Amino acid sequence: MCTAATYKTKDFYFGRTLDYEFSYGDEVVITPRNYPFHFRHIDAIESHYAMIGMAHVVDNDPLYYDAFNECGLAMAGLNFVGNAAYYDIEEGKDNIAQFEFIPWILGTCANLEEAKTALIHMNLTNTPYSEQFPLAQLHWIIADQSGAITVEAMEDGMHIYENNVGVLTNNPPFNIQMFLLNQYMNLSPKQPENLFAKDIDLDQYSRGMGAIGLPGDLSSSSRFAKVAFTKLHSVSGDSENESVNQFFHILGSVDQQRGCCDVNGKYEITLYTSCCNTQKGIYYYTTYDNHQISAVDMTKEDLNTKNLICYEVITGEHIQMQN
Ligand SMILES: C[C@H](CCC(=O)NCCS(=O)(=O)O)[C@H]1CC[C@H]2[C@@H]3[C@H](O)C[C@@H]4C[C@H](O)CC[C@]4(C)[C@H]3C[C@H](O)[C@]12C
Repeated sequence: MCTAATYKTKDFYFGRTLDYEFSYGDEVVITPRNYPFHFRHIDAIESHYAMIGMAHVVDNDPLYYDAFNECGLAMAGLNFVGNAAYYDIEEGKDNIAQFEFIPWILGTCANLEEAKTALIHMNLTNTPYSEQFPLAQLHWIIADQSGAITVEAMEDGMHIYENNVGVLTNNPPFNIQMFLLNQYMNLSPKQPENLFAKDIDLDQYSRGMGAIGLPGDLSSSSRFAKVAFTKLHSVSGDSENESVNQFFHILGSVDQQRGCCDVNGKYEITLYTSCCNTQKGIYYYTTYDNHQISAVDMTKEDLNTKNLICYEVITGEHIQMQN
């Protein structure tokens, strides 16, 4: 399972948890402006917006899981197994293979409005990257400081939803996730009133009782409600450290611990959590075994070059001993 969220303080933040039972070999990858993007069905793009994100690099191709560009547009792909469907090549459209979707949008669009326009002419094709890396069944969140959308390519066509909660998890489809939020409209961070029966003396015996009923299991619809509640009630200062700290707490509300989600004898865990300051160009992350926040700042690199700039993910717990 995976969860993505947006968060606004002084700057606009975007990030995700990547939950899985194994890692493909992830790296923080900066694609500079003049790296030539070769596409399967459209002409190569020699010059484009620079981007940074988490990717698996194969034959010098950055296969992004989540990323944002130098203009502040961000995008992440999350599993949508059993619902995702991609299409045959269609004449007269921009035919983009599923694994090219993030680089194409982030390379060519400066903001969410431009991304929405690009999607009108796009056809997401069922072209696999290779035999070793077949089609990934995903759906996507695309966001900037003006808002967010969810993109779901399904058997019955491409669905583009306004995503006003700024959250995405996995199945079921986004419109159903939003419908299910109706069930939680009575939840609150404030203490509840006794509406149950006025003649019975009920006690507010604990803090936090206003949100009793908020799910805590790891299913996708439960994480959707949990992280939406957490994000929508989040309060933090707007400095960089306070915002980044709060963002990791928001996604921490749906963290997956080893042992709690059994996938045929393996365990799905939160392999990494990212937090992007999309305006400052900084990609922050933690990993399952490294709670210390690490970061790569895209603006510190020469973005006018041609070669990918890759940073190995820092693993291993770094404990600050005090005596
Ligand atoms: C497994 C990842 C999604 C994690 C997730 O959503 N877990 C939830 C599991 S579930 O719903 O509860 O079953 C996805 C996200 C991005 C994906 C990768 C990116 O799409 C980039 C390439 C695309 C290639 O087609 C396949 C390899 C790949 C490198 C993908 C491997 C894998 O499918 C990734 C890493």
